[in-house]
Amino acid sequence: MADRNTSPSSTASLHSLVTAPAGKDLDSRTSTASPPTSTPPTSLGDEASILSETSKMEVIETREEVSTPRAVLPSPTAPQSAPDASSDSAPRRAMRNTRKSVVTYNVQILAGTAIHTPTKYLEKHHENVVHGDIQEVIKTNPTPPKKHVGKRRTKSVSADLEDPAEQQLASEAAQAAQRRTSTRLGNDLRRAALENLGGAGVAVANTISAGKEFVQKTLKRSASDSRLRSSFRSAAPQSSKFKEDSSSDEDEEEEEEKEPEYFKPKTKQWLKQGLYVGQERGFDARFTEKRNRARREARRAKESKVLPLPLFATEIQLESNPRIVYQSFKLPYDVYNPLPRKVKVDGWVKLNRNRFIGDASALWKREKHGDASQCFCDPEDGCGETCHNRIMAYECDETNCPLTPEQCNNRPFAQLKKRAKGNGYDYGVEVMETEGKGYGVRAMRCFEPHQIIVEYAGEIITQDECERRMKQIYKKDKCYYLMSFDNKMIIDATRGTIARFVNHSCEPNCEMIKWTVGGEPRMALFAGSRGIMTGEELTYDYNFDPFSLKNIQECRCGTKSCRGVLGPKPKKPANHEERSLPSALLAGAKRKLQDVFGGGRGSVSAPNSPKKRMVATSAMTKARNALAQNEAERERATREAEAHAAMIASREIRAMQRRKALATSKRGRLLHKASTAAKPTVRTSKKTVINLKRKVTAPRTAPKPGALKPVKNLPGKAVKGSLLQRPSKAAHLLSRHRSATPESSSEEESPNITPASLRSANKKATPNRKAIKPLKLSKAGKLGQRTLEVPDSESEVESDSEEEEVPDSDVDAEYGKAVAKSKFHGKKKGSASAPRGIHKTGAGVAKIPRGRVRNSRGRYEKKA
Ligand SMILES: C[S@@+](CC[C@H](N)C(=O)[O-])C[C@H]1O[C@@H](n2cnc3c(N)ncnc32)[C@H](O)[C@@H]1O
Repeated sequence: MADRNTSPSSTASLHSLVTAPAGKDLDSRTSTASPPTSTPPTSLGDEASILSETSKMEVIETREEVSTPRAVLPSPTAPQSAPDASSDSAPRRAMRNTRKSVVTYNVQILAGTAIHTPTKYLEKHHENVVHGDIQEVIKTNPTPPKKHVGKRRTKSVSADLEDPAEQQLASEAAQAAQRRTSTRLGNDLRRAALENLGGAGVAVANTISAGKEFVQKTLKRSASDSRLRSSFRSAAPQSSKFKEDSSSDEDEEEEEEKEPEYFKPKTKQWLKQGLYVGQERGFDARFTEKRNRARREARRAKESKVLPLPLFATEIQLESNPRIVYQSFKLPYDVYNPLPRKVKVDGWVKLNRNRFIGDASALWKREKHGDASQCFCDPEDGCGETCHNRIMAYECDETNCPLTPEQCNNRPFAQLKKRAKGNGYDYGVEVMETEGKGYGVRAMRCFEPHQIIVEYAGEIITQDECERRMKQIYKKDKCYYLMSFDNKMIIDATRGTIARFVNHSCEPNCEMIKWTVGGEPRMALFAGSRGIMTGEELTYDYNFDPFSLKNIQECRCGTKSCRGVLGPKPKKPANHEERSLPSALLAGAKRKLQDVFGGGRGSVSAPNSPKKRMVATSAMTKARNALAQNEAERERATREAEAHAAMIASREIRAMQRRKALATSKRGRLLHKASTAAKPTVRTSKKTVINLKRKVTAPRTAPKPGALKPVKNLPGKAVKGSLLQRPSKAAHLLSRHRSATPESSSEEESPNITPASLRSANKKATPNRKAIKPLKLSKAGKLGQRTLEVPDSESEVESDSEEEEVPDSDVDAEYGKAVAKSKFHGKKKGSASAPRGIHKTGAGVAKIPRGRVRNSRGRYEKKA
């Protein structure tokens, strides 16, 4: 209240508070007195306002002055107030009074350079404020502004002398100073010039500083423009020449000859990472430059030149990998961000790597993990898909891989470590909120198929510890972060990496795979075969074991093939097409290696001869694969040829049957008449692919059934095999003719050839081939020789050695027996099999199942 009472705005108080040294004119004092407040009356100048503000800091300085026995003039308007105030011992009042009792002068105001400045900036002008009586001030500081400016300018000019323009100015000033006969000039011209400059006053200083600024700006501009820069350079010698003429000082000449220092033009800094991080297309550091170039070329060939695809975003779609399912384009995460950016998870203690807890460490060490893996890849392979370590899910390092880290592509965890040191986009994943599943994890960048995304790390505990935690610590929890890790151990990621937030899906886009890194097991989430797009939620199949019914949870993955609950995968037979590459590779490789060595993984990397074995493994596997492939191809080709031949043969047969039917009807009578005029040879069309020729020598006289003699001296299997089919058929045909038209020619008769027999006829060097070797039975009979020729379809070889001359009677007898003993007539026409009854014992006769032939490997084919 005291402050308020002493209202600063009243002129009365103003006068009462003005203090001045004794002997000073009151009028003059009142005219320069500082107003008591920061809001002075309008009648006072602005400078007064400034003074009032600046005085706050001066209280302490002036206090001593107050204590000195200076005459305080009593105010005529308020004679009581001043002594009261001083005797009141109210410190604030006293301070204010003392403050106001000191006359202050602002040098800037005096110099006419003061400006209207916000009060808060005025404190820096304190040094310019001189306190006390003006006369004293003038005496003690004869040329304060000059001195001040001079100092400043001296400093700046000495610094500015680096500039050629300023040097010019300085030298000119020095010359001017020399011309003047000043006693203050010393020997050093430069100093004298500077002093002179300082003395030249504010106007000169301002001119110099303006000139300096101008020169600097020009230099900057010229440096950013190369043309200007070069022109400046070309102009520089002229100016230096001019200077040489104008000045004889050698030091200055040296300075002048110096190249002016240019300002480096600003170059645009491109943001290398951010929106498209992880989507670099042109270069992959893992590959050689050559390979990168090849990849670039390959991509470029595929891209549309007319309408290029959105920048990098469809990189995955362009990959030539056939496993990749095409997916529609999605806007990058930064462009389309459907969820709030950062999610803060309460109570999540983050661990970046595994930590063995309790007995787990001892247990892990006790278990034998000596089955280290070793790879022998070439730099060209770059530890690709055939790398042994990769197949076995071992990370390559300097101990188990001959390649350098730059050459090797099988170091996912090392890659992850490097990425973790980068920014968030490098790391590439963040926590998000999902609908109905709690937190989840989404990608902030793209991931290539099978690329490592994030490690699932946490506390490695034993099963006992796990049970204890479940019973005691997590019994009320809804989410568990436990994952079966090794035989007897579990990863509890309640304290763990961000991977613990990855949700389950029945159609996942990632896989959780265990790797061995530096001899230790580690789990990590890898991208699936489709890769991952920016913004996608990461999921994997938990293959969840709920342990008890009450733990079963509803699945909300929302996929087509959702199983409904978080439960184990259904055990269906492995579909190799659908299986992901890493797991398929892993399973297949393990199996193969075990097949080859019979001893499982451990034996593969036996310390004695690992290299040999590995080389053998790969060579043998390749050889096996090639063999199997060849065989499969051969079989397929054989099957196709058989089918083709069978088709043609059946067509032929049908045609012959038609002709036969025709002939029977038309020529029946003719044949009857000309029964004796038998034609010797029947040749079937040779236009067919498989030419069929069978030579049958029939007796000239109509033999009586049963008059045939038993066949003697029939050689070997070939005949036996043939006999199983053809003689009987031939005989059958003959008998039919005989029965119908005994004398008729067998010209139009077709051999009883079935697709099955044709199939076997097509086969070379097979056991069955002998069974269809051309059969020539000839027997001179009364009716003359009839021949039915069946040449080999491919070779058309008629082997004379196999030709047997059988007497008519023998043939007939044989035929009769066959007819009598077998039920040949009742047999199907298409059957190529021989009635077993012909050979009583069947000894030496291959027992061919009906309608079945052997394939190239000697196995029976299925019925066509
Ligand atoms: C390892 S945590 C995953 C992170 C979890 N969402 C969270 O918020 O911490 C596993 C739990 O997430 C929930 N969860 C994961 N996938 C799910 C899904 N497809 N449907 C429903 N709940 C799911 C279940 O409660 C499960 O026990």
